[in-house]
Amino acid sequence: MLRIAVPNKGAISGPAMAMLHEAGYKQRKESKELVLVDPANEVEFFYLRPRDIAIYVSSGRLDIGITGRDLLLDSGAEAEEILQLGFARSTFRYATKPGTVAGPEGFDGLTIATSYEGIVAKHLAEAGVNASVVHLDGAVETAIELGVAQVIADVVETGTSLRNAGLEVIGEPIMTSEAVVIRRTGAPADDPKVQQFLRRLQGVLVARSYVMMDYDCRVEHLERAVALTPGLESPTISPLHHEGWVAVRSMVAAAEAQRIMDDLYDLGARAILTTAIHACRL
Ligand SMILES: Nc1ncnc2c1ncn2[C@@H]1O[C@H](COP(=O)(O)OP(=O)(O)OP(=O)(O)O)[C@@H](O)[C@H]1O
Ligand SMILES: O=P(O)(O)OC[C@H]1O[C@H](OP(=O)(O)OP(=O)(O)O)[C@H](O)[C@@H]1O
Ligand SMILES: [Mg+2]
Repeated sequence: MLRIAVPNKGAISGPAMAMLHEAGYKQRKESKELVLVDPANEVEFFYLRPRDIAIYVSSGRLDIGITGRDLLLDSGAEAEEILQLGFARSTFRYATKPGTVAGPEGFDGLTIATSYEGIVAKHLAEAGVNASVVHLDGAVETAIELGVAQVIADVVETGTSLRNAGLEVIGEPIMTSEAVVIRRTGAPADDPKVQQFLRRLQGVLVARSYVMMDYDCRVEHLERAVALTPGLESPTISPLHHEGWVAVRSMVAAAEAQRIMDDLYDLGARAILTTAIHACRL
């Protein structure tokens, strides 16, 4: 059985379970379930705190886990990213009250509040800055108002939390993060069970970001039409009963589908259809 760690709460938990469900795995029905066996797929899911997942995976007790890149780095655990999942995207940044300090070069002697001590301590050491770090569990934005720190370092997505606290970002982003699949550093890369799991998740990623496009076009327009819809390998071309016409079938990035349909129409293509892809193996 493949043993997989899944976040039991927080920003990654819901989307991770949705993705696993879409990939055909059983998922827990209620939040008190901490372990769930999916015998048909030969996997066992462990619902753990997102911050602890890299530690379990690095210990070798669990084969793989889903967590945030920032949490992985912060833990310092011997685990590595093997697949990027494209959700829970954020940046990790310093912020302060306007006019306090312009960036890390001015941090000497200041106190920085964060839930990510590992990332911040490493960044300050690399920048050669002598600041103290105070660890808080969350709602870090309030630390400045309450006088616990002059600067915070936290996850920023829309920036709403910072704005609401009257803070502004300073300096360059310390890192960018998203949900990732991790395994123990140096674990065998060719484990067939892990490979199969990754192929399933990759299938979900592709199904979410591509559509299938079908259209009819005149043979003399085919080369120009295919240049617009080259597909992943190459489009399927089928003859139509009506002479001089062909049917074309190709995968297209969902975000570009409408523009491509307009261009195909202008080229003379007709009966242009897109359909969702429910699952795939590339
Ligand atoms: N608003 C957000 N947008 C995108 N990603 C986020 C956001 N908040 C947290 N994350 C990501 O979620 C992970 C943090 O997990 P965590 O469990 O702390 O989430 P959380 O939403 O802060 O939950 P909680 O506050 O209940 O602990 C990190 O990888 C972080 O980058
Ligand atoms: O830029 P934004 O879109 O506002 O998102 C970023 C906020 O989201 C998270 O907070 P969360 O709600 O998880 O609370 P926490 O600080 O207690 O973890 C994070 O810690 C930031 O505070
Ligand atoms: Mg949080």
